[in-house]
Amino acid sequence: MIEVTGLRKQFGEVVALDGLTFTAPEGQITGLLGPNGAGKTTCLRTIYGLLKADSGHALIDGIDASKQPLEARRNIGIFPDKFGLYERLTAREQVAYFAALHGLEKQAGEAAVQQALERLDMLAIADRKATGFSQGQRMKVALAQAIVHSPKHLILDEPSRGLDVMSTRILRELLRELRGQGTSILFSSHVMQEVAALCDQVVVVAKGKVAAQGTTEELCAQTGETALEEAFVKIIGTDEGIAA
Ligand SMILES: Nc1ncnc2c1ncn2[C@@H]1O[C@H](COP(=O)(O)OP(=O)(O)OP(=O)(O)O)[C@@H](O)[C@H]1O
Repeated sequence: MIEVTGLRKQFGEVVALDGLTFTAPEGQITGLLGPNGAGKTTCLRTIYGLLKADSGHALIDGIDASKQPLEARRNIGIFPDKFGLYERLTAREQVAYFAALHGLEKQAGEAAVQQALERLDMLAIADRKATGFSQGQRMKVALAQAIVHSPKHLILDEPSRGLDVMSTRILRELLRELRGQGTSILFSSHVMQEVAALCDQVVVVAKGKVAAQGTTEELCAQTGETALEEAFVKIIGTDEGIAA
């Protein structure tokens, strides 16, 4: 389980997180939905220990990544907001590098890499160097890196950006399959359809706080709307920065 309690983070005058509190349970997909600048990336970066909160804490199975980063990261897969690839390495080599970082030995590592590449339908590009890869192909490499060690928790910052329809479907199937295996999945998105189609729980974030929380149906019932998009607009009071 991922537990976020009273997280606060300020950058100069900007309050990015203002007492954010929620949990992302095992075997569920939790979506962080919020307009631009709501604090989603700051929250995810704090959970995996890239940022230190001013107060409050984020725990992964009880472990605070800001205090015990190695222990916490062993059990999480991360698809970050910004990632870099080694242009001279093939997709397979990039994923193998992450397998090795997570301590997977040679044969087990090779098998895990092959499985991740197959799951994401990447065999056609597996042995090509990253130079010249499209944005979507780059995203897939980063996704494969996030799942290669079969983490118990998966944190994804806008995972479908840049993916075409087929790749988005592959991503959705992958997330559902991992949920079925008990993985706790937390992802941020602006995309209503994606959140409505995938999430067991939606955490609506605005100005660094939880503005509402529940299933899509609960959020619609709370606001008297029939669609998540309308419910979202009612909750945060604007339609700025969202995508249908
Ligand atoms: N390193 C930083 N320095 C200064 N301000 C920052 C920094 N990182 C984030 N912020 C500010 O904190 C607020 C929250 O940003 P964050 O990136 O977490 O939002 P977000 O919900 O992920 O937005 P988006 O959907 O646009 O990616 C914004 O006002 C942003 O400008």
